[in-house]
Amino acid sequence: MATSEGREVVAILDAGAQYGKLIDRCVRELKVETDLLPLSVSADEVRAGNYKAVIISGGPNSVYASDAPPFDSAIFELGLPVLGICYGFQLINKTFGGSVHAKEHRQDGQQHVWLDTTCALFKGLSEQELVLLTHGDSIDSPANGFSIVSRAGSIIAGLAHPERPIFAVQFHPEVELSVHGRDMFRNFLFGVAGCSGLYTMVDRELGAIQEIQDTLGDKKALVLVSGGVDSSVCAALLNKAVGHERVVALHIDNGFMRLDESVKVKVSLERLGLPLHVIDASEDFYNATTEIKRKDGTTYTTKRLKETTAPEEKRKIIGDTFMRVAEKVVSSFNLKPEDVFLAQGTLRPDLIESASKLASSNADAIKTHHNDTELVRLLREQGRVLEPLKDYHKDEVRELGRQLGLATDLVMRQPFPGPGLAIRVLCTEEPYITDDFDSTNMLLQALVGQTVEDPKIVQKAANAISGLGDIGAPLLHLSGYHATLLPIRSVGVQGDGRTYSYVAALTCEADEPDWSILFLLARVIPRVCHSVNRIVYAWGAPILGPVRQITTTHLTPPVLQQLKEADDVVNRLLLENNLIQTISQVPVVLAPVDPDASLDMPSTRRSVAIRTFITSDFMTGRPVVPGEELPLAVLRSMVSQIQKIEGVSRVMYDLTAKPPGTTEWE
Ligand SMILES: Nc1ncnc2c1ncn2[C@@H]1O[C@H](COP(=O)(O)OP(=O)(O)OP(=O)(O)O)[C@@H](O)[C@H]1O
Repeated sequence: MATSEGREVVAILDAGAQYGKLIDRCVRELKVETDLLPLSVSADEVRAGNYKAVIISGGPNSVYASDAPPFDSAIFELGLPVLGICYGFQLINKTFGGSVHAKEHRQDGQQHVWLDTTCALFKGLSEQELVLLTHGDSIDSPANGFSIVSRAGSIIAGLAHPERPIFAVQFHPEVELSVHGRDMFRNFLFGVAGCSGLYTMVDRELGAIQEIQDTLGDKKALVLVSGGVDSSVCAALLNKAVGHERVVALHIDNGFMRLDESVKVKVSLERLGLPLHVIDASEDFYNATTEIKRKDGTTYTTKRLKETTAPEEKRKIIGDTFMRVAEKVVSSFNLKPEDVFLAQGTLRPDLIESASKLASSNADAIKTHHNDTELVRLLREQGRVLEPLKDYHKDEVRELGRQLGLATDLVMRQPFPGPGLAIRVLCTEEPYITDDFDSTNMLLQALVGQTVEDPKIVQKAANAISGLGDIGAPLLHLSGYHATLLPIRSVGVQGDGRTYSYVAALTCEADEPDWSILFLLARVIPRVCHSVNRIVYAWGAPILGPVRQITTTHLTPPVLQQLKEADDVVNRLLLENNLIQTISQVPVVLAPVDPDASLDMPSTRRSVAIRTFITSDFMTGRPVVPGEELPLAVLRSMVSQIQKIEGVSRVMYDLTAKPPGTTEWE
């Protein structure tokens, strides 16, 4: 544990909550440094750390469980300001003699709470504030000497000690759903703990540069730059720290980058004086094959990537080819292992995830899947890995990147999968049509109020809608909507696994659909049509279906070009309208289907799906409702620009939550 001599550091004791990372980010955004420590840390260690305050996070356990994590209550006797959140709230209450009981039903959701605005924690806030409450335990009686400073209905939601700087809240001020949570942290850090916000980006940059210089001594740094934010910022920082003569920056263009991405990253780094070696390996990738092991232990050689359609084979070929190409490129630089350090853009959340026990340096496991060449392996084995961004969250890396002078569209780029656009082209040679294609198609039609002959199917649809209760009412007399199954499949989540199932398309006779109806249908359809896991809205005239043919699609340069252009339209508009951070991710997907093709003429056109996704944990999430986080005018502009791209049939909007759909389509 670092001592905080001359620094201003708050200790966050991690009780295991998935929101722990967010507390860390909130405090750091207020320019106060943090150390993440295990809940079991001793009072002596906390004293030695010279912290300004202690925050105890939420956690999945009950403080009364026999396996509740150990905690040294002498921490409360150090005289430090303490803020307990959720589990921390109950821990404080229990330690000081209050009682907690398990409630029959969990309480999860955003709700209004009453706040005592004379309490230092809530200074400047309103008496009623919207916060996120998630908990199964609840406090019956407050701890001795503590005052109740917040309530959620009849539930005690906040406690404070009148004389000692100890505060506890049941809700989660660290999440965005707690609208003024940030102000509570500000009150705690600056008003109660006396912090002054010394942890500025400029100071941090100087600290990181010093660390790079100390670690490297007179050695060189090798950095593989993907075109993403992290490795680009890492390269720019190294360049500033030790100069371009001592940084070897390599980028491999695999053919699946975004439009002009490789050129943009090269130009942006070169503007800072760092030459980026760009290796165009796209032909190697398109033509690559690999060996795949079957379950029975035998192996087979795949077709070439540009002839392959199976998603797993595509991924494997790309991963293996990357290693082969990287090996060749790295060795062509003749770097002596003893003269080099490997630099990578590992971030703080990566570290917290891999070692939430102690956010020490253990990120190797995370990045090993990529850039696994002999030299890289050797450097890792010898511990010659430099991770200058290990103290940064994503937003902070973006800020640092801007400060270092990287181009805005580069530092604002959204997360992008390793195999790039290759997994956003659904490849196929034949339609996906199973035995239940026609019956599922009819059920879909019945759900949107179209006339269907089969009374059993009509009944099934009616039952599903009535199962929604009151919220299903708008679907009872629906008219003007159409639904059709598409003969393609995309990946979705089912139970603990992933499965490939149909995509269903909704269309509407009116120019502008009622988005609330579409989202309602997207909820009900996968519940009744078990072989559908993704629902899209398709702009344009109603698709009367059934659609039974696909457009043969492989990973070839013209196909990729189509997707690159569509992806570029979406990303450009997101950037121009400041939506990159509001919406977590927006994969743009090329679907091998032209719903308007006539049955006897094979089509060469494909559809483009816009998949918006909002999530804080990346495990579950929801699409954006147009008109809310994504203004309708921006969306219309995306659609009209994509429609102009050559070979594009329909533009579609993915309406599926996760589960049942995943973020990506394959
Ligand atoms: N095309 C590429 N050329 C060079 N290096 C690459 C390439 N793709 C990946 N890498 C290297 O592998 C690392 C891990 O790849 P991954 O796609 O998981 O990136 P990441 O963790 O999202 O980081 P970034 O934001 O830099 O892309 C990258 O940080 C980079 O060092």
